[in-house]
Amino acid sequence: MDNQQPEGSIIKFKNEKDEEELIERQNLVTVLPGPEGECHSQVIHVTSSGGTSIQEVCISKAVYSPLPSWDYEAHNIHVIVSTKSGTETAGKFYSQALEPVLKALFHKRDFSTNVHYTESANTIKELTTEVLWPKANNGEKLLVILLSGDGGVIDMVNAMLSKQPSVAYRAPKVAIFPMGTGNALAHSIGTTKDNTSGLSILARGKPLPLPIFKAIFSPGARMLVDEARREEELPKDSTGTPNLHGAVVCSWGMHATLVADSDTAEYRKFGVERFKMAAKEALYPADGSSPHPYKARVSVIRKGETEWQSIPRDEHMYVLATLVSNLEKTFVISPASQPLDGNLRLVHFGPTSGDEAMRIMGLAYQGGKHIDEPAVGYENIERLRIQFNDLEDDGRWRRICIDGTIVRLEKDGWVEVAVEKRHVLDVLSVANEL
Ligand SMILES: Nc1ncnc2c1ncn2[C@@H]1O[C@H](COP(=O)(O)OP(=O)(O)OP(=O)(O)O)[C@@H](O)[C@H]1O
Repeated sequence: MDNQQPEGSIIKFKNEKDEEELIERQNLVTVLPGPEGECHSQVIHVTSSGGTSIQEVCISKAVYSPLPSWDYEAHNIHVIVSTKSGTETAGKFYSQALEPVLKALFHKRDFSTNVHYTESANTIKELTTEVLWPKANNGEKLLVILLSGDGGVIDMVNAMLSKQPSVAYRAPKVAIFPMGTGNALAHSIGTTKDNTSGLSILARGKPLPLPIFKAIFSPGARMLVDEARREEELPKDSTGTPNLHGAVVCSWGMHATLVADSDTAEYRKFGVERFKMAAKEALYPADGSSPHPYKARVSVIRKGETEWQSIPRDEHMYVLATLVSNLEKTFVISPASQPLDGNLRLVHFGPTSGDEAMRIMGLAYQGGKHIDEPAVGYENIERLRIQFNDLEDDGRWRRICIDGTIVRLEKDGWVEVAVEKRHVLDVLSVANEL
């Protein structure tokens, strides 16, 4: 039996009992050569339809040519299970779906001691600094299998960038499994295009550099932590400037407000719905007033230019710069963004009614149609600067979101964002699929 129908939506093969099996291509993880001396290959696939339930993994023996893979076998593997991401399903996903696939992919190896479960909000940063960084800096080939939302990736990026690399530094490859709430990165690199939640990308994806941006802040900027009950100083770069790195989004206005207001244990129970719930609260204030007009000077350097240009208004509702296309599976904030293309794009619009803001954002759920609205600005930029100039008295309106981390600026504070040239991680994606 041959297997030469890889593009079809159904894959047919004969199993070891010579019975015909049909599986949907959407459910295919990979096809591995059989163990030595075996003429049958192993067809690894999932049985459930994706969605919110955790897939069951099946391995069928078949006469079927193995599929190409990247050289994952040459890598030292670390699995990180972020236990509190999203609705806390990462542990179950690991044991039910990922572990059987890893056992098939790495059948000759015992990697059990390299499985790390997060115990606090600092686990990923500490693990990166203490375990992953020294290996990467020595040039070891590392594969990090990360079961988390965007936060886990950002923690790794910031921990890696906080050190000066040696010439031997080799970027770890990261396979992202979307276990968070928004999972913007995973959705934007194609992880959820099939039903395997990242298993097919682990086996057959292509490692490409993860584009990142650097946000630098005025000296009084403080990170809000512990559900905004405390504030903390930001890390400082070699010039003493407070800074954070991100791979997804820098926003101010309505988006930052709804991310900040919904980052509580209470809201997190609602999964991705928490963003819509918080958006309604921000857009329809309880006293019946209009949504807040956010006041600051916003300037950009457009792609290919060198001069700063101000957005011609000092009141805004939505100001969001992003490196990715999707903030959620169906929320296409930047339809022109291609997986890992490294372009920073700005989406912005001015103050408007709650109904109109809901209508515009609703269009983002229709494949990114909001960018066709005359009221919405959408541009490819090199740099973004937001400067408060004492225009906002209440700190609530001076909150900036960097990939989910909330930073509150002082009254005359500012933030400036630009693409970072350094490259610290490679991510496996469907871009230029093998
Ligand atoms: N065991 C733990 N105890 C306390 N905090 C944890 C623990 N495990 C993970 N966390 C924290 O939970 C948060 C989960 O963030 P993550 O981005 O992975 O998921 P999310 O916020 O639900 O998704 P997204 O960012 O994609 O919307 C992080 O701040 C992480 O540090």
